[in-house]
Amino acid sequence: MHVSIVGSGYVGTTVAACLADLGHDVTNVDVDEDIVAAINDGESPIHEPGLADLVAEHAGDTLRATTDYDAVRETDVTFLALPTPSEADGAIDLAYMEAGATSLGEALAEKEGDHLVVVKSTVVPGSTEEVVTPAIEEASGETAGEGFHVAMNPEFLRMGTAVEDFLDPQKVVFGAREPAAYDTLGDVFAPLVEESDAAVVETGLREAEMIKYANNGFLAAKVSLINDIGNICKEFDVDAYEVADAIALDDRIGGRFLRSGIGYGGSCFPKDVNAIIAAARDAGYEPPMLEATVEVNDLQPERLLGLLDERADVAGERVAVLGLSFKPGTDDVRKTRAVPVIEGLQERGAEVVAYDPVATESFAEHYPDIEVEYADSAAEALDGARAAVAVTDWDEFAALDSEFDAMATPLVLDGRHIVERRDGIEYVGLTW
Ligand SMILES: NC(=O)c1ccc[n+]([C@@H]2O[C@H](COP(=O)([O-])OP(=O)(O)OC[C@H]3O[C@@H](n4cnc5c(N)ncnc54)[C@H](O)[C@@H]3O)[C@@H](O)[C@H]2O)c1
Ligand SMILES: O=c1ccn([C@@H]2O[C@H](COP(=O)(O)OP(=O)(O)O[C@H]3O[C@H](CO)[C@@H](O)[C@H](O)[C@H]3O)[C@@H](O)[C@H]2O)c(=O)[nH]1
Repeated sequence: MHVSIVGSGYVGTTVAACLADLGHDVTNVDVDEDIVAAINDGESPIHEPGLADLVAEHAGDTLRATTDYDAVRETDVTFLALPTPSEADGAIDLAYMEAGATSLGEALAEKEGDHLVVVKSTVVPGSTEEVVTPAIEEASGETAGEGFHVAMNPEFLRMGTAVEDFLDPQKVVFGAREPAAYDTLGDVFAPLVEESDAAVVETGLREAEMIKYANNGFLAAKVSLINDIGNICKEFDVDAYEVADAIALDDRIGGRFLRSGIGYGGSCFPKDVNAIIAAARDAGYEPPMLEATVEVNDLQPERLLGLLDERADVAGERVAVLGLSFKPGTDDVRKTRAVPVIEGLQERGAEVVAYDPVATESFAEHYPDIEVEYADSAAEALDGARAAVAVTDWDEFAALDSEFDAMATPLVLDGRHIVERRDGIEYVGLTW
C-alpha cells in the first residue's frame, strides 16, 4: 500500500521505517527540512536501536521524506504523528494537530478518490471528531465519510525499544466509525499482525483515544502506587523490592512496572496523565486516582533529597548526579527526574556535577538555564564529591565499585535501585 506519515519525530519515523520494512511504500511529510534531508540521505533523525538500519535499508527505495504535503495525494492512507504537547494547566494543546490537518485537507482538496486519515498522536476523547475532522473538512471542502474517512490508531511503543515494540505489539487498536476504515487499517497492519501475536481491537474513535490514556494512566498509577507503598516501606525499614517481588507472584498484580524509586518522567506519562486529568475536569469530573498519581510522582525527588538532608549539609559541597535521561537506553531528557533533583541540590547550595552515558548533550541543549558541571565519566563526577545521587538506572551504574573510593565522603543516595551496595560506602535507598 502507499502510506504517508505526517510528522517524522520519534513515532513518525519509527512507524514509517517499520511500515516500509513490512513491504509498504512510505512517504514522511515533515516541516523540518533537516529531518527530511536526513531520511532521504538514509539516516535516522532520532536515536532508537535498530531504526538507523531500517532507514538506511529503505530510504531511496520504498521510504522517502518531503516537506511538500501534496505528496499525500499519491498515497491511500495518511497517519498524523504530530506533537500533542501540554498547555500551562496540563490540558492538551491541539495546535499542531489542527495545523497538520489543515495542510492535509488542502492537499486532499485536489485528490480524486478515497483517502483514509488516521490519527496516530495521543489525543483526548473527542479530538479526532471535533478538531481534526472539521479542520480537514474545511480545508478540503469534502465531508468526512464521503471524500475522506477518519480513523484513530493509538501508538504504544516505548522510547529505547520503539522499533521492537512497533513490530511486535501485544495489541493494535483501530478506532473508526465505518467498516471500510477497519478494512484499510487491517490491510496496512496485515503483515505485522500475521508475524506477531498482536490482538486486533476494533472499536470507536473515542474509545481508541481513551484506550491510550487508560493504558498510560494505569501504568503511571502503578508506578505511583508502588512508590507510595515504597515510601511506607522506607518508614518501617522494609525493602520495597522484596515486597514487590512477592506481590508480583500474584498474577492479578504481575511483575512489570513495580520498580519503586524517584518516579516516572519522559515525554508521555507526565503529559498524558495531566492531559486526561484536565479533560476530565473540563467535563465535570475530578479524577482522584490520577491526581494522586501525579502527587506521589512529584513527591519522590523531594523524598530522596530529604534522605540526603538527614545525613549531610551539601551547601558549598560538590554533589554528583548520576544519570540525566528519563530512563536508560535513550538520550531523551524530557521531564527527567534529574531536573527536580539538580534544582533541589542547587537550592541547598550544592555544586552539582552531572554524568550520563548518552544524554549530556541533549540535557544541556534542553535545559540551557540549568548550570551544572558535566563530567565525561561516572568516576570523574564522583571524584571529590560529598555525596552522589543516582537518578537513572543505567547498567553501568550497577558496575561502579572502586570509583566511589575517590569521593570526599562516600555517601550514595540511590533513586533507582541501581547502585550495588558495597563495603566502604554509606548506601541509602529511596524505598528500600
Ligand atoms: N515518543 C513516544 O514514545 C510516543 C509513543 C506513543 C505515542 N506518542 C504520541 O505521538 C505523538 C507524536 O510524538 P513524537 O514523540 O513522535 O513527537 P516528536 O516531537 O518527536 O515529532 C513530531 C514531528 O512533527 C513535526 N511537525 C510539527 N508540526 C508539523 C506540521 N504542521 N506538519 C508536518 N510536520 C510537523 C515536527 O517537526 C516533528 O518532527 C504525540 O501525540 C505523542 O504523545 C509518542
Ligand atoms: O517500574 C517502573 C517502570 C517505569 N518507571 C519509569 O516510568 C517512566 C516511563 O517508562 P517507560 O514506560 O518504559 O517509557 P516510555 O518510553 O515513556 O513509554 C511509555 O509512554 C509511551 C508514550 O505514550 C507509551 O507508548 C508506552 O507504552 C509507555 O510505556 C520512566 O521514567 C521510568 O523510569 C518506573 O519508575 N518504574
